[in-house]
Amino acid sequence: MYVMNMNNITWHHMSVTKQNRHQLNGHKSCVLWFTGLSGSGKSSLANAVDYALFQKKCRSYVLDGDNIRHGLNNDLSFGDGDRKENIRRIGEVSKLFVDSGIIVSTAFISPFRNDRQLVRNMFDSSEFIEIFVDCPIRVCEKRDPKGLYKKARSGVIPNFTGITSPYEKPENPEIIIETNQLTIEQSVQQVLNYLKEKQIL
Ligand SMILES: Nc1ncnc2c1ncn2[C@@H]1O[C@H](COP(=O)(O)OS(=O)(=O)O)[C@@H](OP(=O)(O)O)[C@H]1O
Ligand SMILES: Nc1ncnc2c1ncn2[C@@H]1O[C@H](COP(=O)(O)OP(=O)(O)O)[C@@H](O)[C@H]1O
Repeated sequence: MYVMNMNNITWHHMSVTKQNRHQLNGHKSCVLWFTGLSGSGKSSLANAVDYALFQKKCRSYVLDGDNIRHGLNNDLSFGDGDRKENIRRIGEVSKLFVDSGIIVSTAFISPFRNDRQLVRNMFDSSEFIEIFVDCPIRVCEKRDPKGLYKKARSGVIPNFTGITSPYEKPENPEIIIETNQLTIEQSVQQVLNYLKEKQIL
């Protein structure tokens, strides 16, 4: 079946559906959208959740801010407009992953509520799982795993989230993980419990 839009671009409907892929994989697909300050634990958690899913023989993958900015998004800066475009592109890429039957974990600061909402709107309601990686900035700054807070405080890095650029906390995330209170293992379990409860696994 073809659907033509006003730009003469045609959407091709494929024979293998997302549901077919879910059946083959034995689980549903979704996006686990980790959002939080630099150093809050997004990458560590996305990686640990992905590892746990892999051990369970699930089809999963991680899209990580630092890594994606080396390739696909290496033309983007940390100004507000480029952050918006960064998140829009990752939303679209995540949609492809979800369509392909994969559980995709994304680890981007994604500081703006509107941009996260824009991505949420790309998905069915059960497919977008916003995970607020909640950690006080003083703890993130103390962790400073890449030495970026130190550079930001000394003025070497402009527009640094939480210091010279805003972070808008999620108002209604599906999951909140307080990484200052939990171990990585406990945090992973919290995500897996949610996926089981919602019958994604
Ligand atoms: N100015 C500024 N502000 C915030 N972060 C900065 C900045 N410059 C470089 N970095 C490094 O880039 C990583 C964040 O990239 P993201 O793509 O996740 O950012 S965003 O979602 O577009 O806001 C971020 O990774 P994480 O520390 O893993 O969050 C930093 O390592
Ligand atoms: N419960 C936790 N969850 C995630 N990270 C934690 C936790 N407790 C301590 N950490 C540590 O905090 C740091 C977070 O760094 P990282 O995962 O790179 O954060 P981000 O991707 O948000 O910048 C790591 O050194 C990690 O070991």
